[in-house]
Amino acid sequence: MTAAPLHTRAELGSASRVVVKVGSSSLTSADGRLDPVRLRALVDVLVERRAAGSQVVLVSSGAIAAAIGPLGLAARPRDLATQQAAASVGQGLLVAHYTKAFADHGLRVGQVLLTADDTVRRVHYRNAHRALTRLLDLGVVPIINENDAVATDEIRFGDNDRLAALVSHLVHADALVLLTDVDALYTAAPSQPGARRITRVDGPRDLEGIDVSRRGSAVGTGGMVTKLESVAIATGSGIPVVLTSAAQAAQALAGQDVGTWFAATGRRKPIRLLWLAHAARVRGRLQLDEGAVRAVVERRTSLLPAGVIAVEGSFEAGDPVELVAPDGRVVARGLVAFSADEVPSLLGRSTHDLRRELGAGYDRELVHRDDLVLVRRRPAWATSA
Ligand SMILES: Nc1ncnc2c1ncn2[C@@H]1O[C@H](COP(=O)(O)OP(=O)(O)O)[C@@H](O)[C@H]1O
Ligand SMILES: N[C@@H](CCC(=O)OP(=O)(O)O)C(=O)O
Repeated sequence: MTAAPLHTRAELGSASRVVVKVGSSSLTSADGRLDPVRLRALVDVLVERRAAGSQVVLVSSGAIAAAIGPLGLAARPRDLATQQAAASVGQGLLVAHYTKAFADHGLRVGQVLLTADDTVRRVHYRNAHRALTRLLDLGVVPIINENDAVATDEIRFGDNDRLAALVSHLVHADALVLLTDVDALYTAAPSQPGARRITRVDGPRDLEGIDVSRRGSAVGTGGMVTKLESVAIATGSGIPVVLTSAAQAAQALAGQDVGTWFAATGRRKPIRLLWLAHAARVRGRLQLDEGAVRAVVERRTSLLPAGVIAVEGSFEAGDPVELVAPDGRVVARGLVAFSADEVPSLLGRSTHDLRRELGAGYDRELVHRDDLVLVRRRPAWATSA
């Protein structure tokens, strides 16, 4: 769908496909309950955007928030079981509101609930891509949320910011618009004296010194940290991002100078590498010797068992692991080709020996270079997550 990446905000006004993510804090009133007036205001903006010729995919949070009132909860639940139950109750309510609000403009919506796996595992990815593309072809507005009722802590994103970035990749969006309860990224939380709006970010360097350590709203998750992770995933794959408040959604979608514009920094990449770099939870660590660090980091080769001196964690073949240098630095992340049970018997041994003693199948890479991403020094904002 995307012809060429958007270079300027103004081009956003004529984008063909846009993903809009709205946070719980933009859909709720001060008491934390779903606010149908705010929801309708957003729908009006999206309908206008559609009428102007753009396809719109909505990633909406708010399922858990929507259940706080009906379930008589005092606040957003913290334990997984109650979050799952609340999401199950709230998601239906949320989508019922959207269905009605869009129907009043003659538009249909389609609910799509995804887990992290659906956005990265190849077969699931194709499935989700096919369903979303067909929904758009049929003129439907897809409304996406994480499938919170079945996602466990190990496999879930827990925040829709990164999910929205992967969805943008999945549907080949021209841009991602993140709507929240602040009008832009600031140099520090906007409540802090002296905090200034940042109008444009051209790359990670522009984020140096930015303070995002303050928690967000009581109903939202992740605050600004997960939004910047989302930005890194999308922009690193050629999709620019605008971050602003729901109140300024119309101006943002029209390409006006509101919020913060994050320019695309990279080209489209395989989605599993984006997931690996930014979103996956690692299941283990491989301790490398100096030679292996040089091979992986400088020569960009696969990691062979001969260069690994120790292993930690409990993982299956295909799980994400960290590659750690002798000084303790994490230098890369990769999808490991063997399980934690198998790895110890392979360590430090040449592929030749492994083939001779264990047979073909054991003489291959521990982490193939196609399944490896280098980890640059983590920016300060990422360590406060
Ligand atoms: N540097 C910053 N600039 C803007 N907002 C920030 C910054 N640091 C922290 N925040 C907080 O991030 C919050 C948005 O995150 P969150 O509550 O998770 O929103 P949502 O529900 O929309 O996902 C804002 O309310 C704001 O207080
Ligand atoms: N899937 C959850 C949303 C979690 C989340 O990311 O919330 P937010 O930080 O408000 O975007 C829900 O619908 O409640």
